[in-house]
Amino acid sequence: MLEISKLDGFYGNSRALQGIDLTVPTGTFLSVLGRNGVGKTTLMRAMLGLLDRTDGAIRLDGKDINRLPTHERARAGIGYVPQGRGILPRFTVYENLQLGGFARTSDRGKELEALVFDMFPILREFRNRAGGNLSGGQQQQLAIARALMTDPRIILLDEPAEGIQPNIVELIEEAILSLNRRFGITIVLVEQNIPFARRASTDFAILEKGRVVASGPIAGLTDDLVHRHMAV
Ligand SMILES: Nc1ncnc2c1ncn2[C@@H]1O[C@H](COP(=O)(O)OP(=O)(O)OP(=O)(O)O)[C@@H](O)[C@H]1O
Repeated sequence: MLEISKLDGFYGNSRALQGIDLTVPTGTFLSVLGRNGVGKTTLMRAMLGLLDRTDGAIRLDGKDINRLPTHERARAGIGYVPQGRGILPRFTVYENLQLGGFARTSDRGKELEALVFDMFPILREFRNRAGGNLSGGQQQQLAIARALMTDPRIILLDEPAEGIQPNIVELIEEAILSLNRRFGITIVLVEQNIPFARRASTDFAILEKGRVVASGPIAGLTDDLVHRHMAV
């Protein structure tokens, strides 16, 4: 269970997150929605300890992790697939995967390696290629696989379909779904694609100006809410 309470997040003096409260039970698939600039990426970065300053609490299975440095949050079980993917371009596919392994506390390395190659066969085929030579869709598969190599309990994904060819988007979406449904990994997804959010999620949260303005089970994500908070 991930519990965020009264979370404020700052860039310098600017309060980009304002009193966020969110409860994410284990196994939940939460889609975080909202227009550009409302704080979705900032919320992910706050959970990972990548902001200048945060106030409030972030509890993972009862333990407040909000004072832990980022690498310890990774070791506590939080995986991250950042916007833009964050692949190291000069490292091979295999080396990028191994980077995920540094944050792993379990001894499931070989098992996870087999799993990610099974899930994304292209990564096995291109294991010795430089990450920078992969297409956007292949890099996104690598970013998800790298997060999985940490053996996480939760994976945070920031707009994983952004800038990806439509035929690959479906593969990525199915992979994210299977992380949740097949492996029971809790998912927090920043997403613009409402049909996918509706199909995949158990829960949603809509942000506006750094606050949660609507949240709950996905069945409550009405067209009216979508129009009010997501239309341009
Ligand atoms: N590095 C930064 N320094 C200062 N302000 C920032 C920084 N990054 C984001 N902001 C501001 O924080 C607010 C929230 O931005 P954030 O990127 O979290 O929004 P978002 O909902 O993820 O949008 P997008 O969909 O465009 O990624 C915006 O007002 C933005 O201008």
